[in-house]
Amino acid sequence: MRVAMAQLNPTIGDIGGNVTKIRQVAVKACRAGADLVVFPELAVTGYPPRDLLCRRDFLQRVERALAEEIAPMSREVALVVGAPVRGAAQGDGENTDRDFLYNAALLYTEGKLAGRQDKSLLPNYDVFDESRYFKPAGQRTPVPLGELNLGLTICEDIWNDKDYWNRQLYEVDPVEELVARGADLVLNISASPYHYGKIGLRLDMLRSIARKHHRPVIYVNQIGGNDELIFDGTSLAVDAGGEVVCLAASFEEGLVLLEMGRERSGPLFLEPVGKIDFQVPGAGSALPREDISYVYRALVLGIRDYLRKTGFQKALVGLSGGIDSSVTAALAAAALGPENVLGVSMPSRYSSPGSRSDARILAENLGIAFREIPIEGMFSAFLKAMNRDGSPCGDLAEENIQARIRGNILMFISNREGYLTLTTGNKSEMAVGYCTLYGDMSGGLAVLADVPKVMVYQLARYINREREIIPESVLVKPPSAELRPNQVDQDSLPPYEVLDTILQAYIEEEKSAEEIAALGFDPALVREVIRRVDRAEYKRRQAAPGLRVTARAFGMGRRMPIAWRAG
Ligand SMILES: Nc1ncnc2c1ncn2[C@@H]1O[C@H](COP(=O)(O)OP(=O)(O)OC[C@H]2O[C@@H]([n+]3cccc(C(=O)O)c3)[C@H](O)[C@@H]2O)[C@@H](O)[C@H]1O
Ligand SMILES: Nc1ncnc2c1ncn2[C@@H]1O[C@H](COP(=O)(O)OP(=O)(O)OP(=O)(O)O)[C@@H](O)[C@H]1O
Ligand SMILES: NC(=O)CC[C@H](N)C(=O)O
Repeated sequence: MRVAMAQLNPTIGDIGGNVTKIRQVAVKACRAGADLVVFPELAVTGYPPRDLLCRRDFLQRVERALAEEIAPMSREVALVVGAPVRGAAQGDGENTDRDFLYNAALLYTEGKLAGRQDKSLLPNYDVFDESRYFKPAGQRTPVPLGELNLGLTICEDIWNDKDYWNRQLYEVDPVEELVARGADLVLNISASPYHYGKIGLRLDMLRSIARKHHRPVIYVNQIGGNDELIFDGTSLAVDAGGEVVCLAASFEEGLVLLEMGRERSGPLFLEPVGKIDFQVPGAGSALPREDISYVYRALVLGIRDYLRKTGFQKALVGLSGGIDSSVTAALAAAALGPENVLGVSMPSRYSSPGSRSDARILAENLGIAFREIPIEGMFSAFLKAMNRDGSPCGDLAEENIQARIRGNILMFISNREGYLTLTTGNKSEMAVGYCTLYGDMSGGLAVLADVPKVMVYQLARYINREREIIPESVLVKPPSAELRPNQVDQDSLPPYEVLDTILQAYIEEEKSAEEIAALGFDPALVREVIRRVDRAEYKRRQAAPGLRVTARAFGMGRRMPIAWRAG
């Protein structure tokens, strides 16, 4: 049997567009001799559709698409598609109760629905919210296709192997049950979002599951950016011995073909076929080395898809001559093409000549449009108007007004000319609130909001890997907000290497102050950093959505109260 793994980038809610994509890929796979085409989790709606799933009209449109478009397509080739399904649980007969919703893998053959497996394990932690919408599967049964019994699983269903994790989050292990009931292979349809380190983890886990159950695993993952989440794809097939047979590219759509079968009554074998959009590692070859280039590609895809899926073509960035705005602009140029990016320099009395020229050189190196709009006149007018005797007092309110004037200018250009404003704050700053509300936080997409400052430098070096795009002076000068004379970030913050380690321990690893101090940090410093993180929740709640690239991002993966105190 020839299987095609269709790594698609659906647009959430665009049922018509997604079904068209499914059709195009099915036709292409069919021409390449496929007998079965497998699509990702909820491929018909895109993942995560969130509260669209609460709308009856939306679910009706899904039902129509399945009955009128997907089912007829299966006259040419068998399909496994992910879709939300209303009604009774699988095997419970008539669809009487329309209030129950399942996250299903549906097998269509010969023009009709031939099998269904609902998702058993509904992730409800971190960014996931599935118990809000779905009921878990009541049963797990392999679905026959020709001579094979398919063990259909949906994303989280394969993430509960007690031997791999040394613990079980849920009582059921769907893979174990399906294999015990005669599944010849495990087929997993996924919408598994990327974070740094996830690809290696996933590969390792899938190989271990294949070895444990002596069954091949075919894993088909969504790609694309959907709001904060970036899906990498990296679909793959592993044979029963745990060897990776084929691996789709990360962060790109793709169609991977493989041959599956049995010689006499021997074990099921998998073999890569032909050459359509796929990579085949040599037998036993190393897993892909997940370095900073993956974060770079994730962010490029995240920016590109956010704009494309929200109807924008071009973006603008305030260029200070600092590292954050330089990296943001470089990512935007890679995502949208330099012709679709505008850099705006807005010098004030505190901007150093070096920063001004660095901003201009960066724009030239990237080939993006560049404008300089000095803010001195507006700043002076503000200071005069807001102080009784007309002379400034140099407090924080006056400092911040510079950031706010810049935010207004960027939003003015956005309104008038149709650019999306990209904000530049990194995760370290967003963590401790080192950013100005309605100032540098003004904008539509926070590109670096989940990138710690130390990783921003790694990205900058990666961007400069072939030639100097970000001027070297930007990489070596001490970070500064340039809101008062001789200001540097380290006046208000510990060195970023220290800050980032404390933040990772507190936010990603959820360690206590005592546990973090025990790693060798000054307990008073740790308490102060934690206090600032907790206190800055109000700012983050008003921030633009940020692209997620770590295991724990702010936003929907970390829902903290604002008005609270540790007691
Ligand atoms: N719990 C709460 N819920 C809702 N609102 C709350 C609040 N607590 C304070 N506020 C409000 O927030 C205001 C304070 O926040 P905000 O106005 O933003 O100002 P604030 O946090 O006081 O100052 C901004 C800080 O960020 C630094 N900065 C600014 C710009 C760029 C960079 C950079 O390097 O990238 C750094 C700057 O040097 C300064 O240290 C208060 O005046 C109050 O109105
Ligand atoms: N002179 C400026 N011209 C244009 N934009 C500016 C200027 N100063 C600040 N900004 C915008 O405000 C953001 C926050 O700037 P700031 O320099 O205060 O902090 P930062 O975190 O050190 O960022 P960067 O590394 O980009 O300088 C910048 O990234 C930039 O988008
Ligand atoms: N859609 C899902 O079920 C995703 C959950 C899964 N553990 C993942 O992140 O890959």
